Amino acid sequence: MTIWYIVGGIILAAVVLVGLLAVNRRAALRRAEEQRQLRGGGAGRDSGDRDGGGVDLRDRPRLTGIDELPGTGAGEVVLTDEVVEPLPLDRPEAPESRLARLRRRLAGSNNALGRGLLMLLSRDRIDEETWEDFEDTLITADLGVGPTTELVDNLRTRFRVEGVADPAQAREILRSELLALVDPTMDRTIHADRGDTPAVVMVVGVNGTGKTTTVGKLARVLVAEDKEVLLGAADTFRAAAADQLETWGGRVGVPTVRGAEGADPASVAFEAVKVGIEGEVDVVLIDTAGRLHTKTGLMDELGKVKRVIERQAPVSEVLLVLDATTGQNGLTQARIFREVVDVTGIVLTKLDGSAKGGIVVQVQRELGVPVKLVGLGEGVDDLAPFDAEVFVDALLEVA
Ligand SMILES: Nc1nc2c(ncn2[C@@H]2O[C@H](COP(=O)(O)OP(=O)(O)OP(=O)(O)O)[C@@H](O)[C@H]2O)c(=O)[nH]1
Repeated sequence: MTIWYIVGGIILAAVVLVGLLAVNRRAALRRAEEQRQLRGGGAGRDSGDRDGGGVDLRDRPRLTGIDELPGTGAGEVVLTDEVVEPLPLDRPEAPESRLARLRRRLAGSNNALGRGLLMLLSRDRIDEETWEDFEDTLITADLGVGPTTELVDNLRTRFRVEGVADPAQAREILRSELLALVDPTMDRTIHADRGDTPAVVMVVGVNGTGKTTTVGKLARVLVAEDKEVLLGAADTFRAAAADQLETWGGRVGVPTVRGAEGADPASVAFEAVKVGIEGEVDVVLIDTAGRLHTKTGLMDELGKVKRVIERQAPVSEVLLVLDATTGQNGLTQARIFREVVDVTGIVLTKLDGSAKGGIVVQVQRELGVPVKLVGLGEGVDDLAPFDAEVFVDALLEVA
C-alpha cells in the first residue's frame, strides 16, 4: 500500500512540474510577443528572408519600430526560451530644460569668446593694445573678420560716446551688441507641423558631422512635443547608420523605414514619406549619407533625393549639420550645400568641444540662414534649440 502512495506521489509531482514548465514557456512566449509588438512586429534584420507574405525586405525599404504603419509587412516573430522583458521607452527631456542645460554647458566651457569678453571687462583702462588683443581673441573664436570689426567698432564708439564708467555698464553694452550680432529676430523654429501631408525634414552634411545623431536627438525633441515621428534611413552608404538610427528611434517608440545597403537613397526617402503619408504621422525625418561637398556626383544625388521627396510632399526643412570644431571648412561646406538643397537651418554640433562659439555668428552671416539647433555632447538629450539670448548670456557668464 505504502509503495502505491510513493508511486502516486511521484506521478503527482511530475504532473505539477510539467505544468509549471508549460506555464513558464507560455509566459516566455507572451513576453516575447509583447516585446515584438513593442518593437514593431519584430521585423528584425533577417526576418525579411523568412517573411512569406510581406514586403521583400532585401529589395524594398522596410519599416522597423513600434507602430506598424501601412505599406510594410511585419516580419515573423522569433521566439526563444529566454525570458525577455519589454524595453521601457525613454522619456526624452523637455525642450525648456534643454535650454537651461545649453546655458550651463556654454557657461561652463572653456570658451575663447567668453575669455575675450572677460579681458575687455576686467581692465581698468581700455587702451589701444587691449582693443587689439580683444580683436585677435574674437577672430580666434571663429567670429570672422567682418563681424569682429563690426563689434569692435560699435563697442569703441559706444564706450566713448556713453562714457562707460563701470563694468556693469560695459557688460550691458556688450550684451546688446553681441545680441545684435547673433540676431534674435531670426526665425529659429523647426518647421515640423504637418499640413495636408507630414512635415518632411531632411538632414544633410559632410561625413561625421553628426547627422545620424542629430536625427535621433531631434526625434526625441519632437516626441517630447507629442509629435508622431517617422524616421527614414536614406544613408544607405553606411549600413551602421541605419542600425544607429533604428536604435535611436526604438528608444522613443519611433519607427524607421530603411533600405538594403547600397540601395538608392532617393527610393528609401520616397518610401519613408509614402509610409508617413499613409500612416498620417506629423513629421518624417530623413537622414542622408555624409558626402564631401567637393564631390559633384554625390551632391547631385542629394538634389535628387529632395526632388523625389517633393513628388509626394513639400520638404519643410533642410537642416545642414556642421561640426563647430571645423571652423572655416564648415563655412565652405555650408556655401556649397546651400546651392544644392536650399538649406533652411543650421545644426551646429560639437559646440561642447569647440570653445569657439563665434562660428554661430559667422555661419549665419555667410548663409543668411539661422542656427536652429546646437549639439552639446554625445548624450541622448544633448541637442538644444538655439536661443540668441541664452547663448549671449551664457557667454557673458564666463566673463
Ligand atoms: N561631443 C559631441 N559629439 C557629437 C555631437 N554630435 C554628434 N557627436 C558625435 O560625432 C560622431 C559622429 O556622429 P554621426 O551622427 O555618426 O555622424 P554622421 O554625420 O551621421 O556620420 P556619417 O554617416 O559618417 O556621415 C559620433 O561619435 C557622435 O556621438 C555633439 O554635439 N557633441
